[in-house]
Amino acid sequence: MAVFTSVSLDDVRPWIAQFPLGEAVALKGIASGIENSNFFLTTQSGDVRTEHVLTIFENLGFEQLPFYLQLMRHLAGHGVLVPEPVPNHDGQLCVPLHGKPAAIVSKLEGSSQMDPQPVHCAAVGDMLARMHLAGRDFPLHQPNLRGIAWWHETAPAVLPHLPEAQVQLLRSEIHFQEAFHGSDLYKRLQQGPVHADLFRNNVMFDGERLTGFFDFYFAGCDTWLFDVAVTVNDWCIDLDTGVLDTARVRAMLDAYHAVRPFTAHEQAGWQCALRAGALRFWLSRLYDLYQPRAAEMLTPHDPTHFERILRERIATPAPRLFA
Ligand SMILES: Nc1ncnc2c1ncn2[C@@H]1O[C@H](COP(=O)(O)OP(=O)(O)OP(=O)(O)O)[C@@H](O)[C@H]1O
Ligand SMILES: N[C@@H](CCO)C(=O)O
Repeated sequence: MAVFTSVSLDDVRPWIAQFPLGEAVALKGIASGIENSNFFLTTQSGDVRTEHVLTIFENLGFEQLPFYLQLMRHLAGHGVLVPEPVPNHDGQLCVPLHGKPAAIVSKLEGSSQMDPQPVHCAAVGDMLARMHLAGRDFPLHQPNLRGIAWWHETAPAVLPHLPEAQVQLLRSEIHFQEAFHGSDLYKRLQQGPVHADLFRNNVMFDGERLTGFFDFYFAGCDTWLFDVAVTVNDWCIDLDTGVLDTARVRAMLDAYHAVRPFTAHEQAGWQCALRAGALRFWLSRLYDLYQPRAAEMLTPHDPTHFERILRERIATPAPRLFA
């Protein structure tokens, strides 16, 4: 379950008065997710009923949320399909509820596509490129908080738990990424706001129609290529082996390239980015496994999945980004 903070309809009725949404008429906790407390919230204004998602942030503070919520607002305003935060009468996107930061965003139709086909991967690649382009004039800046600085400071916390073969891999891969991130090539890669966690469970589809990207709470500024790598490493693989599936990779990359053409520098950095995307989630999953949150920790995600993907990306030449 993922309702860490209990909220009743009676709690929400007076609270909702600060939003231009009318009356709260239904509230239902959402079972999935492991970071925040999420609820489907139905409001009624006159005869019109509207569905929203109410999120209470369990681990993010008021000072951190403007970047994420303003980014979603900016992207929605530029035609990217993402949940749109609803401002209250004072223009605030994030306000306290039971002492914790809370926000209301529009509800996306559909459900996650956990068995994606090339048609779904093409839709994700297309929207991802649109999102990168739309983020170019977003005025706020925050680094990717799960980027290389975090890898560097987090590795010592997990290394003592690992057998020698994994110690070697983690150390050598961080070393490899430090060299890549310090290279002239890296400086030539285009950067901007990225989602940085665009897994299958963070995209909604209604059949083959993509209805939106959500869960922007790992977003930050990084290379666009890193975002593509994270996305390909989840959407375009055989889940048992981590091996890339050519049809899904081509569908995603070709659709992205048609909207925002990849550069020759990005082609040169592509394998490094795929390795970075695998390292990021191997490390965060190891960290979650060995340093669990004190409170309602759910079953952590399996780190070996991303260790397998990382070894595969090191061993196998990357597919071309474009012909
Ligand atoms: N804007 C939205 N529209 C429709 N459904 C949503 C929306 N936001 C969240 N949901 C639903 O709530 C569920 C949990 O949301 P989310 O994945 O953001 O949880 P979390 O705990 O914040 O994150 P994590 O994915 O890290 O566990 C989603 O799987 C989805 O079903
Ligand atoms: N997508 C992450 C979870 C955090 O959203 C993972 O699979 O490890």
